[in-house]
Amino acid sequence: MKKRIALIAHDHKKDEMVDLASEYADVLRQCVLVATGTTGKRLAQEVGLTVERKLSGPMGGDLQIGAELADGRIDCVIFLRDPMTPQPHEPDINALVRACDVHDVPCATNIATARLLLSQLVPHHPGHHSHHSHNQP
Ligand SMILES: O=C(CO)COP(=O)(O)O
Repeated sequence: MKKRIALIAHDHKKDEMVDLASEYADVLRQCVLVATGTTGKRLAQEVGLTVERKLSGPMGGDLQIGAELADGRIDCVIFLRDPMTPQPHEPDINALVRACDVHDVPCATNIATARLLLSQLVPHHPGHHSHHSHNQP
C-alpha cells in the first residue's frame, strides 16, 4: 500500500519545502500526499504534485492532519516549522508534533531530517545509492 505523507511548511519555510519536494519528487510521486492549504497549493502549482489539501494551518489544517494521524492514516510527517516567528496557532502546531510522538510516527521538523526520512521512504529510488553498485567496474 502507498505511504501517506503529510507536508507542512510555515511561510518562511515554504521556498525550502518547494525545493525539497522538487528534489524528492520521484519519491513523493510514489506516495499519497496530504498538506495544509497554502503549502499544498504551492506543491501542486510549482512542483506538479497531486496533493490532498486540508485547511490552512491557522484555520485548523494542522489539527485535521493530527486527527488523521491519530486514526493511523499518516505514515510520515515533514513539518518545516519557522522557529523564529511566533504563530497564532502554536497550540495546534504542538498538538500535531505531540500526536506524532504519541503514535510513534516519524516527524521531520528540519531539512536535514527530512532528507534522511525521504531517502528511506521508498526503497530503490534513483537518488538512493545501491550498496551493490560501489564495486562495479
Ligand atoms: O501554518 C501552517 C502549519 O502550522 C501551514 O499552513 P499553510 O500551508 O496553509 O500555510
